[in-house]
Amino acid sequence: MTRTPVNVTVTGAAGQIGYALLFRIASGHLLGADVPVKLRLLEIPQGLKAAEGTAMELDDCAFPLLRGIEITDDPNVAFDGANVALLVGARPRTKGMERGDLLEANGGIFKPQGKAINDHAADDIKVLVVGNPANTNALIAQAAAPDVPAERFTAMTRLDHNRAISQLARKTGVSVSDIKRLTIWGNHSATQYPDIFHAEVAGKNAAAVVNDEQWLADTFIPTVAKRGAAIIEARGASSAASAANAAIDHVHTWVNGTAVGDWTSMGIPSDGSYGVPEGIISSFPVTTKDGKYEIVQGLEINEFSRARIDASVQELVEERDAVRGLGLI
Ligand SMILES: NC(=O)C1=CN([C@@H]2O[C@H](COP(=O)(O)OP(=O)(O)OC[C@H]3O[C@@H](n4cnc5c(N)ncnc54)[C@H](O)[C@@H]3O)[C@@H](O)[C@H]2O)C=CC1
Ligand SMILES: O=C([O-])CC(=O)C(=O)O
Repeated sequence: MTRTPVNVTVTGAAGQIGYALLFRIASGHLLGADVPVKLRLLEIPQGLKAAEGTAMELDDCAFPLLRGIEITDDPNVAFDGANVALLVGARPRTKGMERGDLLEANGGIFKPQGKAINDHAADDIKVLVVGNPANTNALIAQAAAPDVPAERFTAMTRLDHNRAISQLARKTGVSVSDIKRLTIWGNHSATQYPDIFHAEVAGKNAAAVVNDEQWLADTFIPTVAKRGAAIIEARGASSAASAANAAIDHVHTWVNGTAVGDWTSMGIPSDGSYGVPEGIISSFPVTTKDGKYEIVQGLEINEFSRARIDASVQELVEERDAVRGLGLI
């Protein structure tokens, strides 16, 4: 049986995450080893030539699942018929730039892209925003796409989730596959809260196994939350391969489902669960099935967690209010 190819749009395709991401999409890691894909690469005019170079390399891999590559600087073309959109390209913070300037510059990118998705994407479009500030960029894009169900706009906290799993596995001496039910709450920023109180280490409660609140507060949480900055310091460039890997994981899990007894973390529009104001794009524990996700309900939130969730959510509320003040949503 021949399957219709899935149209996957990647913005910022010529950037460093793009370079790590495209080959894995084309080789079947995003959607599955039996799902053909067509790639649409969106870049700004200055990035088109480099994107063409990457497309030449994709050709040279002779990936059996890759059924076409189109390169454009026009969002209306890039999102036409898109089933999956990975919004990676963003305006980085440069020296002297205030947060408001950063949000405004990114509004200039994510608002038109949201509108183009609204007007041209396929009915089943799924959007992952990677470009920072990812949660609020996702909110801007979502607000510009009133005809697309809001829940199709998500922001990436899977890299934080994976980082936290790795740190916890190392601390407890187990393999990463023995860690389950970890949660990242809030914003993809230094205020995020990696929560191990409901997590499991080889079937046992992780907080009980660790039994060290000082390690949690002074080592684990800051290590995970500041890992991006530590990578920039060490590598001289921000996380790229691990970010691309997390983007693959996020979409693969969304489309193909979480394992029984486990969950993942995704930045999604809040429905008001756990006291997170409705509408802001915040990270939650979610299960996925048949291409849909649901927030894990009924978790008891202790005082330690409550304060940290609230702090990160407060930052998201401030970012939302700032972009509202700028007329971006
Ligand atoms: N959510 C997360 O966990 C993570 C997010 N990031 C963020 O991902 C973003 C991309 O990172 P890199 O690939 O390392 O950056 P990069 O600077 O190497 O590449 C960004 C690319 O986006 C392009 N671009 C800029 N504006 C665009 C537009 N309007 N349309 C299409 N393309 C556009 C640029 O030309 C450039 O090629 C950054 O915002 C970074 O902060 C990075 C790591 C983790
Ligand atoms: O700050 C950045 O660009 C990198 C980032 O988000 C991360 O590594 O988590």
